[in-house]
Amino acid sequence: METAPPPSILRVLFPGRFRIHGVSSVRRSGVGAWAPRGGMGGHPPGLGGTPAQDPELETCAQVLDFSDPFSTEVKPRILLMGLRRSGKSSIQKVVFHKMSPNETLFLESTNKICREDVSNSSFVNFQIWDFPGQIDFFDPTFDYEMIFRGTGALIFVIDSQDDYMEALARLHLTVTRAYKVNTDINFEVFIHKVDGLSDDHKIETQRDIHQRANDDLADAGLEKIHLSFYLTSIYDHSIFEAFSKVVQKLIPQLPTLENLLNIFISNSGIEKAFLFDVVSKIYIATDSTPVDMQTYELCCDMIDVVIDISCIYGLKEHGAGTPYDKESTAIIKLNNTTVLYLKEVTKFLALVCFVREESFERKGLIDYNFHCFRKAIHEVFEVRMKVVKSRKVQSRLQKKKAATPNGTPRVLL
Ligand SMILES: Nc1nc2c(ncn2[C@@H]2O[C@H](COP(=O)(O)OP(=O)(O)OP(=O)(O)O)[C@@H](O)[C@H]2O)c(=O)[nH]1
Repeated sequence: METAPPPSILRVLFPGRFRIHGVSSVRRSGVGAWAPRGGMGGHPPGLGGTPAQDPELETCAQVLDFSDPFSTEVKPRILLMGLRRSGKSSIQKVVFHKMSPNETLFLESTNKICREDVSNSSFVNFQIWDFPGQIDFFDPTFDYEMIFRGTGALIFVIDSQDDYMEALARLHLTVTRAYKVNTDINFEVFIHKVDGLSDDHKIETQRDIHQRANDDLADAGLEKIHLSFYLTSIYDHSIFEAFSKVVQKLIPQLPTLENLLNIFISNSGIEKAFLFDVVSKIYIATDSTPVDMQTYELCCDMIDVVIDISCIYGLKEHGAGTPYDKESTAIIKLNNTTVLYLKEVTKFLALVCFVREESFERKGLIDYNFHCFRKAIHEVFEVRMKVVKSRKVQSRLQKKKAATPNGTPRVLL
């Protein structure tokens, strides 16, 4: 039955599965929640990614395993550091475990280093190490050289609602130590919990922290260290946006992906396109036009809606199948003559586009270009898999070489 669309979101169409006309409102999710929303949703069946439901990982992912020198060779490492109660574990749980922000109030303090693999997709593939608040760099059992050597990004979390002088001193110590060991680390500073600050206060705090942190580095003769700053909160999408930017720096194929997106949008009359990791709602690439927060939020909401509805109506009998597959596609028409268009790219990736209504009339062209784009992404992915495989073979060969003839492994230096 066709009904007149309400003014806000006009219609949501899921052509491959079913049609819904006259969706009057889109329930806003608890940030990061899968369907059924609210609370710790976990992943829908069939969607892998972060092992949210693994009881071992729920308490503390994995205590450090220093004996596996190859485990981190392929996956870049992201470290979460900062003072106690700054919000490190909350960030990890909200972004990668779909924990609702309110539930983080009950998180217990982390007292040992927790390591966790995030392997949501072909591109989003890394390890997160959550550190306890106070690390003693002088503790002989803390092998910081080994830790920093394999690190891709160091996220230092500062509680903006607290006095941040101590945090800045810690930031300086951490960054200088890490830089000595590995000059390639990306240093990312999350000025966190900004939901409690007014807009003016946010800007003032960021300016102050930026200034002081860089002054400290300059005083130590280390002005070449680049710190990136982000204003974050788990109560809105800012934490996902910040994490997206951190993760993007670790994706070697980023320029290729951006290039493909640029070609795709310019040939299809599309305003903006994001390549999303559906599980975490991190966007792993976008075209080169600027990103505005509202656009990003709308994309996140769209993914939530698609997965929610798919979970409810898209599964086969007895819950068989997956809520996100090759047929997953959705169109949402907004009341400002913009159309949101979502299409499956890989098992874990979705393309979300902003198109003007008049451009969307040439949907056939968009779909044809999308087909070419998707093919190209799969090719990039295949090349990546080949590289990963050959690295693994090399690692195994190295391991074998290091073993004595009777098979007893020697210590690898
Ligand atoms: N207002 C607000 N509170 C937050 C935010 N992120 C985390 N929190 C709260 O901060 C408190 C501490 O969070 P945790 O994640 O346990 O902090 P942590 O840095 O892991 O703490 P340790 O494990 O002791 O090092 C919790 O009560 C969270 O609910 C945020 O963005 N805004």
